[in-house]
This record gives sequence, C-alpha cells and structure tokens, in this order.
Amino acid sequence: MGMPEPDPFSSLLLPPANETAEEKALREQHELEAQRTSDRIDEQIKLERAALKKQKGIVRVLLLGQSESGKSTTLKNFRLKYARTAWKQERNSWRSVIQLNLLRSVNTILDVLQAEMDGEPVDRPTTSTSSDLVAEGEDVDGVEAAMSVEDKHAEESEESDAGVGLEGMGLEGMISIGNEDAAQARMGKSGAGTPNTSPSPTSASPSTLLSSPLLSASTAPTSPNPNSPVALPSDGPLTSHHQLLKLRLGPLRRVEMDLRRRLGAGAEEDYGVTPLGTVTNTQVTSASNNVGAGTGTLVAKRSRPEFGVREWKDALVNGQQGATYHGRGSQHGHGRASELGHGSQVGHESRQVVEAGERGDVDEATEVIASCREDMKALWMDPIVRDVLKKRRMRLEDSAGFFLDDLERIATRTYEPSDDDVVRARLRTLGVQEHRIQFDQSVGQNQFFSSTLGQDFGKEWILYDVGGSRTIRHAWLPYFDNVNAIIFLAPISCFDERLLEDSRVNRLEDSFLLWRAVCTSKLLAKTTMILFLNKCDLLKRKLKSGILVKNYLPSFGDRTNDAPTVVRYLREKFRDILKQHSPEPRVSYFYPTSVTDTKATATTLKTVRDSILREHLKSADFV
Ligand SMILES: Nc1nc2c(ncn2[C@@H]2O[C@H](COP(=O)(O)OP(=O)(O)OP(=O)(O)O)[C@@H](O)[C@H]2O)c(=O)[nH]1
Ligand SMILES: [Mg+2]
Repeated sequence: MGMPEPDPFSSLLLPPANETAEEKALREQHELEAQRTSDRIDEQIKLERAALKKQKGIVRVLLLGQSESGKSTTLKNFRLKYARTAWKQERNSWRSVIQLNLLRSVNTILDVLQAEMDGEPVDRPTTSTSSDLVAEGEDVDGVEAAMSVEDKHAEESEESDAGVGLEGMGLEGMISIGNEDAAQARMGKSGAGTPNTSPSPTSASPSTLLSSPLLSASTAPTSPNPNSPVALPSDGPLTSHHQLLKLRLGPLRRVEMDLRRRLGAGAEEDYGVTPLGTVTNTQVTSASNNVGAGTGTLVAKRSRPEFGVREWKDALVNGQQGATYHGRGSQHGHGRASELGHGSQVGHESRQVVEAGERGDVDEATEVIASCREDMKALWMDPIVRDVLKKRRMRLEDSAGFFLDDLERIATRTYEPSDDDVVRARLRTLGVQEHRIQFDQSVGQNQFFSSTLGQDFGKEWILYDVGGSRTIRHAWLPYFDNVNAIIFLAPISCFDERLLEDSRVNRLEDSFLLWRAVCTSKLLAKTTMILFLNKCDLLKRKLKSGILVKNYLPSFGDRTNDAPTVVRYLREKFRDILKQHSPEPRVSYFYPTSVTDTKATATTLKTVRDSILREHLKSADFV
C-alpha cells in the first residue's frame, strides 16, 4: 500500500514559503476578520431560522361573515376558554357596554310608545333588517320574490351538483360593494369616524324637562308635563300611566348619549330611516339599482343608531375611566385609551368602580340607571306595552345586546358583569382587530417531533376579527395572505331578515354570496375552511313560532320545518358552494352552533383547534 496522494488543494492553502513575519501577521489578521464575518453570518442565519420557525409556529385564523353573524362572540368564546387571565381582567370593563345595550332597548321601547302616541301608522308587515331591533313579521312580501331567483338556480344546480346559482360575484365584488363613499353617504351628517355629539331630537324634551341628571323615579313629575309634545290619542291603548313612565325614563336618553360619548373610540353609523320594500330579483344582486324601484310599496322602519368601535379595548378603557372619574365628582371623565394603556389598566379601573359602588359612590350613568330600575321593569313588564311592541313588530328578545330580562341584576349600583353577560354584549366591530392568544400547550409538546418543530409550535395564535357590514368588507383583503384557517359565521336564523346596510338584500342570501366569494378566492385556496352555521337557538325559536322556511326559500319545499332538517339542508347548500367554487380540493369542517352558549361552544372550539393544528402541522415544511 503506497502513500496517499497529497491533496492538490492543500498546497494552495499553505502560506507562502518565503513569508516574512510582517506578512504573516497581516495574513493572520485577515484570516481572523474573515472568521469573525463568517461567524456573524452563521449567527444571523441561525436567528433568521429561529424567527422563521417561530413565524411558522404561529397559527393565524381569520373570522369572517356578515355583520351580526357572531364573529366577535366567537372570539370572546376563544378568550373565555383559552385566555382566562386577560378575560378576568377585562370582564368588569364591559359594564358600560352592557349598560349601553340595555338603554338602547329601553329607549327603543320609548320610541315605539312615542310613535304609538303620535298615531304614526304601523309599518307594513315585512322582513326585518339585521338591525339590532328585530322586526317581527309573518307575511313577507318581496322576500320570496327576492329569494326565488336563488332557489330556481339552486334547484337546477342541485341536479348538476352546483351550489347556489346567483349571478356570480367575485370576492372583490362582494367586499367592495358599498365603499367608503357609500358608507359616508349612508351615515348622514355625523359621518364616519366622528362620534355623534349633537343631541338627538328625540332626547331633547324629556331631559330638558327633567333637568337633574340624577333624577330618581321618586322625584320625577307625577303628571304629564304641559310642555310635552305628546297628546295621547283618545282611542289608543296607552294611558297617562305610560305617559308618566315615559317622562320618568326621559333621563335615560341623555345617559345613553353620555355612555356613547364616554366609550367613544369608534364611529357611529346612523342608518336613520331604513327604506324597506318589495324588490325585484335583479335588485337583489345589483347594488346600483335605486332602492325601492321595484314593484312594492315603500315603508320605513326607524332604527336607533348602533355603537361600534375600531378597537374595543380602547372603548373598554374609556368606559371604565369615565365611570371612575364621575365617581370622584368630575364632570368630564372621558379618559383616553392611548394615555392609559390596556390590560391591567382595565382591571385596575374595574376594581375601583366596584369598590366605589360598594361605598355608594358611583358614576352618574350607573346612578341614573339604578334609580330608574323599577320604572324600566314596569315598562318592560307592562302587557299594554308588549301589545304595542307586537303590533309594531318589535321583537326585542331576539335582538343583539338584549338585557331587559336581567334588569333586576344589571340596573344596580354594584353590578358586575358575568361571563355570559360579556359574551352576549354587543359592540359592533369596525375595521379589523387583531387578538393574540397564548395557549398553555403547544402542538410540539405532545408530538414526538417537537425537537424539529420547536416547543412553541402552535402555541401562539393570532385571531383577526373583522367588521362584517358591506361598507367595511374591503378591509379584509390584506389579511387573506398567510392565514391558516377561516372560521366563517353564517347566521342561519336570519333566513327571513334583510341586511341593515342594504334592505334589498336577504341576509341568508348575502351569506351564501359571501361564502362563495371566499371559497373562490385563489389567495385562500389552501386555507382550511370552517363554517359555523350559527344562531341555531334563534332558528329553533323562530321555527317553533310557526315561521315557515319555504316561504322564504321555496327550494326547501315540503321538508319538515324543524331545526335539524333546516340545518342539514343549509349545510348541504354551503357544502355544495364550497365544492363547486374552491380552486382546488380543500379541508373543510361544518358545525351547527349557538355561540352565545359558551359551554357547547367550548367543546366545538376544542375540536376546531385540534383540526386547525393538525392541518397547520401538515402544511408546515420543517425548517
Ligand atoms: N341568540 C344568539 N345570539 C347570538 C349568537 N351569536 C351571536 N349572537 C348575538 O348577536 C349579536 C352580534 O354578534 P357579534 O359577535 O357582535 O357579531 P359580529 O359578526 O361580530 O358583527 P360585526 O362586528 O358587526 O361584524 C351579539 O349581541 C351576540 O350576542 C347565537 O348563536 N345566538
Ligand atoms: Mg364584531
């Protein structure tokens, strides 16, 4: 065995034979620098890999669906189950929001009474809009016509395994309907982004009459005020007792405005008078048609403006800060979230409010609400008032943020919201809100390849909660990139309702179109799709009350008009749309839900979480 051949390169790497000491020192210095640069690059690569690994470990979920479909409520369920500490810290901060929800219902009743006293004609029976105030109506001229195109196509397509056959509208079409300009136009004079601070005309008379803000029921006038603009029609069901109740509850209009101002981080959308009417089929899918240009008679339904926020944390901090300041006697307690920070500040302020309540030293709004409790109860329990609400088709019980059955508990000086109250509280979302949740256990911890994925894989989730009304859907697009799963909320109880922002459009139909647009998107082709067929509890109630699905969805035909059958039927419709319009086969899950039921939702979320993680794991190419 001979000597191995010398490496031809090694001679090239050797220092020159005749190297001087100076040259040697210089060479070694260069070599040292080169080594340092190489180490720095290695370190950089290591950091980038770790960051990439961490990024890949983060699960991103987008909550989509029309307004009032239950997106924020689903998010609250996630936080209630998986972010307990933050949830507990924030719970009391929802008090002002819940008070506002309550006052909105009370003031709606007062509006209805006023209309009755004024002898305003009753709206023609029609479907409700998606307003928080759900109008009741068995007869629904127009909607059947509106839905019939959809169903004709659907029936045709059922044979060919096609989904809902409405004229196609791409995602861009769906999310750009009603752009900012349209929103501005609809918002009336207060405009987007500007809290409406001018007193509403309806609030003027009672609060001017009853000048003390803390006027309690016992100090309210005991006879109808001569300045009152209202004269009771002699043949109406309402009596001077109702007139009196109305006057005594007058201060609540101002308190509602104060609470709006205090929470004030967002914008109000004042829909004012919403025209409703019979529409033709083409109107349903065409945003450019004139409202009511169809065959039916126009009617108007008044709706109190709803409160919405861009950042609900800001609103919560503002609400708490205002409440605390008032408790200390300040007249101007409108704290700014940005100056206060979030999280612990919210918890701290909450404790102060509760302690203040225990000392009998509470903010003005709470004081007025507590002092009006008996009158509010008398109003809500009054059989004549209930009759008037029924006659005027106001079904407050099914509306968002309904707390009138909890007056005894909520209208007190020491009220602390329960978990359920917070879940049911309504705070409309404007824009896109990002919520981070740290799960206790990562997927890597119970998988044998945790060393490859890292211990933190799947531990951090980012949930994006978007505003669902048509005017703000354009803000969704940038979030389609790089998202692992979409939870799409379709409120299936709304088969007989119309959109608040466009009363020509049936809500179920809007959900179908939106779902189809999302399924069609190429950007989302690889995204796991999870559909919540939501508001099953309301669906059950509606069907029990005798409302027939086939009156709105003729293709439902003579199937049994019960919840399981309707859910099955609609699930198939949504499934067909997904199959037909997804650019490539994809993973999808369908769940019937009632996301205000926190216990049942917790079980669903666990399954959802596991499936999202499973898919996330599959799609992560290991770095
Ligand atoms: N009864 C019942 N109410 C529900 C259900 N899901 C949501 N709600 C209520 O419906 C209202 C609207 O729910 P949100 O979660 O605020 O709706 P959203 O989709 O976030 O609406 P935007 O923020 O306007 O896009 C709230 O008052 C909820 O309490 C449900 O399954 N059953
Ligand atoms: Mg929301």
